[in-house]
Amino acid sequence: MNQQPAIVVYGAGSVGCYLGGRLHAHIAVRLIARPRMADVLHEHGLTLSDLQGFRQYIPAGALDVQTQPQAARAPLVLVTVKSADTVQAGRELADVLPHDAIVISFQNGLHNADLLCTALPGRTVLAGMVPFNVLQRSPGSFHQGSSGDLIVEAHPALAPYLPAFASAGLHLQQHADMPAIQRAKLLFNLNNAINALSDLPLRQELAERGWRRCLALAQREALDIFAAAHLPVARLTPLPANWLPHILALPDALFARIAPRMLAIDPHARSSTWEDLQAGRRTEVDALHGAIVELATAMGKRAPINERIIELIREAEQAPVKWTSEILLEALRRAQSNAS
Ligand SMILES: NC(=O)C1=CN([C@@H]2O[C@H](COP(=O)(O)OP(=O)(O)OC[C@H]3O[C@@H](n4cnc5c(N)ncnc54)[C@H](OP(=O)(O)O)[C@@H]3O)[C@@H](O)[C@H]2O)C=CC1
Ligand SMILES: CC(C)(CO)C(=O)C(=O)O
Repeated sequence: MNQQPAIVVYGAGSVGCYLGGRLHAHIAVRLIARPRMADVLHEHGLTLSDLQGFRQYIPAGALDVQTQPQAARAPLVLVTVKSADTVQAGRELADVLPHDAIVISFQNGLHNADLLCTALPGRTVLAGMVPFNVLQRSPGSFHQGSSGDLIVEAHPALAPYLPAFASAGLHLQQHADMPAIQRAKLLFNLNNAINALSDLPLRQELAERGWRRCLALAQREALDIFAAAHLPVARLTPLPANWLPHILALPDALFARIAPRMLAIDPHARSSTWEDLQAGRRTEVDALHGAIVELATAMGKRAPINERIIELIREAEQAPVKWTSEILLEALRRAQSNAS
């Protein structure tokens, strides 16, 4: 008989299994999974690893995995579904969560915490940010392929959970301005689609200037739109966010010297958008590039580079494609000049 969970992870996929697995030895955690993932975890257990050599195996019998939303009743819920599933997850949680529950959205994009907040009136919903990559390498085996601390909206109700996160090696930084953090993370997530279109591991893709120039175009456009809307972007790197497009466009050797942290990625790591395309799932392109296009439209402007990337991902969702950086760069520049 499983004990009542202190933390529920809602949406056991790459991020959910990794966070839940790391917390498992330190606090009672329950994973809410789709039946397909529940079967994988029951068959293989959960294996976790990271870039620094951490490795842990949790046998299936030690895991608390459930598939019914009713099992999600807990004082703290970490939501780790993809953006397209947020509204449904919120509706399911609304029926089961106590009114004093805390919910953290550990999702990419700008609006998931707001969507959960609307679906969960009265509960404390906090925006969170996962800076690192997690890839399912084989069934039930999740690898953290880059580094960084989790960030969450500062709130006193988090205090009882901080020791468990710290002992699990998941440092939870609290921040007062999460929208600025989410915008900064979005700049990195603009690479998700480019990585998927390249069909290359992240490190190999980012080591090549042609792909970085594609990312620089998308980031420059996003930064201009944020600036026009007077929306600040937090600094997640040693250099300010505004410098990123310039640094990305540097020749390979200089880039590797100036921004080594951007290449400190597991050689097999891929973006979550690449994982979605491989699995034949709908991607989060609307929540990522779509957020820039939406903001531009609200100001009577265009974001042609990000619009074009959305179209290309839509095509890739229908049939796999493999671009070269030269052709993608040309397509993005053409979109930009057609719009001006
Ligand atoms: N992977 C990464 O490296 C990173 C991802 N992120 C962000 O974290 C979030 C999660 O990403 P990721 O872990 O990669 O996504 P995954 O698709 O790997 O995991 C999400 C899981 O949630 C399941 N799910 C969806 N809806 C429900 C539901 N109502 N009840 C129970 N389970 C549900 C999905 O099942 P099914 O697919 O069968 O519907 C899937 O297994 C995204 O916003 C992503 O952008 C942030 C940083 C890094
Ligand atoms: C960590 C990063 C930026 C790249 O893996 C990511 O958030 C994702 O893949 O969704």
